[in-house]
Amino acid sequence: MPPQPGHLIDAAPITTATSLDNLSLLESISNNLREHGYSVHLNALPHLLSHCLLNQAIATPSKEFRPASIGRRSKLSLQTDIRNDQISWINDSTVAGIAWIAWIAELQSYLNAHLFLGLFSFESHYAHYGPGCFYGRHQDAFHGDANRVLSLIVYLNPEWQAGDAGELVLYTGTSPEERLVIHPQFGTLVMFLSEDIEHEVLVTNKDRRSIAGWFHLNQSHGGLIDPPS
Ligand SMILES: O=C(O)CCC(=O)C(=O)O
Ligand SMILES: [Fe+2]
Repeated sequence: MPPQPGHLIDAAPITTATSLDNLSLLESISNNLREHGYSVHLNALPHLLSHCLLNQAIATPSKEFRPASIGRRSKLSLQTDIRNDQISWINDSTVAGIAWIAWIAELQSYLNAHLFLGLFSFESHYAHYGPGCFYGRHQDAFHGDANRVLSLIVYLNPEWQAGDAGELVLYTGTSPEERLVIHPQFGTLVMFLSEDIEHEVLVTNKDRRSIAGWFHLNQSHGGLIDPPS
């Protein structure tokens, strides 16, 4: 049964970042993560970069998109009752990919210098949720797993309307009422601690494009080199 919209409450700090320069944006993300464990900024990405990524997401042939699975490594499985989006991993083989990875590197080094999270590597994919698609309530990492530390999502949907649905819901507290509803609007950046914040993507009525990514710790040990995807 796909998640239903229900009664949603807008709450908590969301920053409209148009007036922030890049350094102020990094500072604001870092402070939000330290104080709340999550951070949401509208218009966070440089406009040119968002456009470049959207064009690349659209230009990527559909055969390079795969149904998304859940779980990790040998435990990966397709479960379309939990999620039914399509994904394509991002690498440095395109100009958009190179620009994206460079932007992320700056973010990573700022957060490592200010939050001491020990972020070591990053992986990300384009995601496409067609009409009717969703991703049920989940966590991106589990306590003790210590693989994914920080989750990041950027939306690539110009002119998203409220009726288009497809909101991201972050469960920010212990009660179900404590939740933050985020419209997948072009340029919005969402980050949260992967082990701490449960979240879900409500059924979308329209094609919904985004990038989802995760910072990892260095998990190399016993001759096994990190990061495997
Ligand atoms: O697209 C979103 O809003 C969230 C996606 C997500 O939770 C995930 O890919 O793990
Ligand atoms: Fe997630």
